[in-house]
Amino acid sequence: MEALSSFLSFTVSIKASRGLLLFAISAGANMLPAVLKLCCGITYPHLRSMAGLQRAALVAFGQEIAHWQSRGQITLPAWSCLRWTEEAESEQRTSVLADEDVFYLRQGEKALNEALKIVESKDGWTLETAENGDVIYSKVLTGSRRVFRLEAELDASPEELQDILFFRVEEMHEWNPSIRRIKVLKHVGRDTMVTHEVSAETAGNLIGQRDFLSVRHSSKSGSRVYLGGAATRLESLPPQPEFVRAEDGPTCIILQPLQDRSDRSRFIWLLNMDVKGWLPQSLVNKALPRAQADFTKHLRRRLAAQKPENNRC
Ligand SMILES: CC(C)CCC[C@@H](C)[C@H]1CC[C@H]2[C@@H]3CC=C4C[C@@H](O)CC[C@]4(C)[C@H]3CC[C@]12C
Repeated sequence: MEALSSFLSFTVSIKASRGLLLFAISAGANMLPAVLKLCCGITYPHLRSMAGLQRAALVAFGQEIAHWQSRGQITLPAWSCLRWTEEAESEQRTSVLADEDVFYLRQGEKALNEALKIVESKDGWTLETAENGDVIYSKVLTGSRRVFRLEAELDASPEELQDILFFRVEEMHEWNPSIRRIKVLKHVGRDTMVTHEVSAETAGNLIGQRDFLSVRHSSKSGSRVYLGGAATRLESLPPQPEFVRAEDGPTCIILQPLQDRSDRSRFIWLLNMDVKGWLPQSLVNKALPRAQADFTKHLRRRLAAQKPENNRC
């Protein structure tokens, strides 16, 4: 009953808004800003508490305005409902997704944000190793987990690296002998996926083979590319009897073009891994920065092999 009455009241407000809008259009452009402001005022507070049908209706309504706008039938004022339109668009982006997809999308975004907070924190880092310009720092998080931050310069643009590390993640075993195989089990749009990773028997020799089930998410902000990830679950792939399932993340990679050379990148990688199993912490803390340095070495080889000047016959 309550739901019905709230829906009815919403419908009335939508109808009222639409009435006002139609009126505004016929009344001429000069009244439009005030009327639109009024519409947004009526509907915006509802947006946050709305669910299901109501949201869908509002999104449709928002799109209608956006269409009128794009066809030049109305011009929105500078203070604009644009923010509102953007919100409606992102609503629509998620409203066409299944609940499960939204879950992984949110989990991926959350992993990236949490990892960025860790990697960008200023205090508590100690230097582990520094070899030909590549530096690894480590830090103990609350609890007792030690995380590792590798900083290096790579001979590729952020977009090229995103392509190799994210979009072509399934090819990683071809250039990285620490990885046996990576399979994308699920895509959510272009920028989020669920992956199953199996490390090679030889990877981090001291630790042994592991498998990981992770949500991976990529985003771009200005000229920077971010990759984030964290351990997740997928009903169709519970822990396998033949592997110890380790947990990767929250983890991230930041790819930033160098100021003077945008075809080269600064590569910052937070390795935050619970390798599971019964192993002395001291051994794990040696193997992880080693694995990071190895990964970077193989990535460099992969990049060098791709360069046209190195492929001349
Ligand atoms: C020490 C032992 C247990 C593990 C050694 C292998 C480690 C280093 C491997 C196993 C799985 C690998 C990850 C698999 C997938 C991705 C997603 C990609 O977008 C960035 C690299 C990243 C995040 C890899 C980093 C290296 C990785 C964590």
